[in-house]
Amino acid sequence: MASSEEDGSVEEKENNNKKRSKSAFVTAWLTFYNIAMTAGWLVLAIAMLRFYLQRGTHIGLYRSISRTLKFFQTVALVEVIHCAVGMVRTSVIVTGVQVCSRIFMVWFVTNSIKQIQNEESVVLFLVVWTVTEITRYSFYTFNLLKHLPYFIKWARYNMFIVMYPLGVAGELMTIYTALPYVRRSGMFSMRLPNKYNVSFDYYIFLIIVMLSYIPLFPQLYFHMLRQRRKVLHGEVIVEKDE
Ligand SMILES: CCCCCCCCCCCCC/C=C/C(=O)SCCNC(=O)CCNC(=O)[C@H](O)C(C)(C)COP(=O)(O)OP(=O)(O)OC[C@H]1O[C@@H](n2cnc3c(N)ncnc32)[C@H](O)[C@@H]1OP(=O)(O)O
Repeated sequence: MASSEEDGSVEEKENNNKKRSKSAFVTAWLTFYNIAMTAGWLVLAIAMLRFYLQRGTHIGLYRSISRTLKFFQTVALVEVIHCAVGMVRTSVIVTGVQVCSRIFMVWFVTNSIKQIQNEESVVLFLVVWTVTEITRYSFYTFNLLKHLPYFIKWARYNMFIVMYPLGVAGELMTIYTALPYVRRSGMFSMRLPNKYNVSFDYYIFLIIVMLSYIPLFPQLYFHMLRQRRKVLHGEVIVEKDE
């Protein structure tokens, strides 16, 4: 009996040790990840600023930063994994929609349709994403290091009120501008008859994507408003299981 009790406590200790080392590993990984992402988006901010100061125009700006943007925005897919494996307490669905819509904007809209790359709307969402991500990743970093300056916390949970609608406006205007080019070129589309017997119209798909912002964006926005109430005003919020 005594030995099984002892075994139990040894097992418990081992489990606790495992939990502790796992959380130390998770904290180390997240700290590294957030520092790297803050640096990445800072590099983008500096590159955009330098481009504009040197050339005095936004024409060519997207092309000049596209590689760095594609790299750091694509890496953000890791955040969906963070949620899925329980490394962070965030919904996989909310993060998935946020990250996938950004990756879609970068790869399948802005990068694929060269004619729209110099639109002002592209600059709008690029600037908004950059400011948002520098704030968000530095918030996570300082939070993990337990030295969070209040102004970063304040910025994280206030700036989105304006930045989210601005970013979405930039994205929607960009997709809208792309529509005529997509229709004319028939890009990413498959017409019947073909050997797979499948038809796909990218033009219609883009319209569906634009319409999907109507139900999806308010959910992301209200999620952030709930986070804001929780973090800035200490409200206890009971989240539904997702
Ligand atoms: C195939 C095509 C599909 C297309 C579909 C189209 C539809 C799309 C519709 C909507 C499109 C939106 C497009 C987006 C545009 C923009 O981004 S515009 C710019 C403005 N944007 C923002 O302000 C972004 C706001 N959103 C976010 O911050 C996040 O992405 C979020 C997932 C929506 C919310 O973040 P969340 O993590 O839930 O909240 P937090 O309060 O920040 O964190 C919760 C807890 O999780 C911890 N945590 C999360 N990530 C990390 C991390 N990387 N490192 C460490 N910790 C992390 C965080 O600390 C919190 O933990 P606790 O303190 O323990 O609660």
